[in-house]
Amino acid sequence: MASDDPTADAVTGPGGTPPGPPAVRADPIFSDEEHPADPAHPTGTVADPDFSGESPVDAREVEPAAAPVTPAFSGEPSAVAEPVESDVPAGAADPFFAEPDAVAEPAFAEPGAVADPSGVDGGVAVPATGAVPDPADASLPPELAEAARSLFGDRLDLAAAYAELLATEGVVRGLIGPRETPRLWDRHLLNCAVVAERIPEGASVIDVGSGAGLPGLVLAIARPDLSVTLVEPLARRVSFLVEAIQRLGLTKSVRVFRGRAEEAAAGSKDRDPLSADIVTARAVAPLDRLATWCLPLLAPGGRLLALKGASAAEEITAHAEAVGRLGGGEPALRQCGIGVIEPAATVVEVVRERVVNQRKPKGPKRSRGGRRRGGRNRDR
Ligand SMILES: C[S@@+](CC[C@H](N)C(=O)[O-])C[C@H]1O[C@@H](n2cnc3c(N)ncnc32)[C@H](O)[C@@H]1O
Repeated sequence: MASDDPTADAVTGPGGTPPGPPAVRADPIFSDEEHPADPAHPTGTVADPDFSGESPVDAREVEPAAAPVTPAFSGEPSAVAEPVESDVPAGAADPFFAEPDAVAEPAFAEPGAVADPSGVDGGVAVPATGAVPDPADASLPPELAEAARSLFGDRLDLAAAYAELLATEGVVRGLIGPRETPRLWDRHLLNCAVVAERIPEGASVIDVGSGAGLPGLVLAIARPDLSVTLVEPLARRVSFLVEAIQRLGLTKSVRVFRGRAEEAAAGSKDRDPLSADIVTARAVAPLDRLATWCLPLLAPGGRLLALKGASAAEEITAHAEAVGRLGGGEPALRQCGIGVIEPAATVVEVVRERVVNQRKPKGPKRSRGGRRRGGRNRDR
């Protein structure tokens, strides 16, 4: 296992670790006590020891579970393309790219307003607690102000506007747990922003499984030089992302691909496969599954940056071989934000060294009559 030396080959860029601000205390991210249901998990349950519990957000997971990994390297639609939800965001011109400009009016309610208590996906609803979110919950704690300033610079106001969206619409729409709002800055914004130090100037970035925009939107805020594509299959989250991008004025540097990473990498007859210099992912899947999904999205030599919790070293031990088989180099443990946040964020970094053609998984065997062997109940 590679050891981490964050200074050895740190990538330069405007988001690089700024010199010398005193470290500030941030709660450990991805604490093991929180395992909300996660659609990334094939069973839809949270009792997956492999998944390492990295799901700090998403208070009210009501969507069906996503299907298991289906590498989609043919041009045909993935077998799992029934993602999760069937609608596309209102006004989206393209079934894949949910262009912010295509949303005529931002649908966000004004802060504090609760327009529709129906809880319908994508609509404005009261949070599960019934509490009306208070934008003040998103205020930057004074003890984190210096770190936030050093990470966001003159875009700190934009970061604050995003924090407010998370604390209001994010909570109302069930994307952020109400308990998360007091720790939005340390656990989410700052922890994600420090990853910018691993991203070179002007890079293209694909954030797989963005959820409410973490870390992709945070990186786009901290680093206006980046071109960011947020990949997210769930319609409710896509709607939030599209509206947030528009509200924050990030339409030139950020776009949303509605679909799974496998679909993004596969392309189709109407769309080239997506590819980027850097792929990020936080709280999406264990390392072997992430490598299956994310390495195909990287140009050769590009890097996967997977934000991980305390399980990072174990995941490397468990999955390094699988990562190698998929064309990845030796996974390296990186600490980001040393001297800026405390504790630093843990990132597993994998270079795409070789292009490996992943085989499409075989479908169920069929008899000559076209019926599946083993009867109908087999798949249930
Ligand atoms: C626990 S959430 C994490 C969201 C966000 N990254 C964060 O840290 O708050 C996992 C996200 O991954 C998405 N996801 C699951 N499988 C995916 C796949 N194959 N491709 C892209 N996104 C996926 C889910 O829809 C969900 O939004």
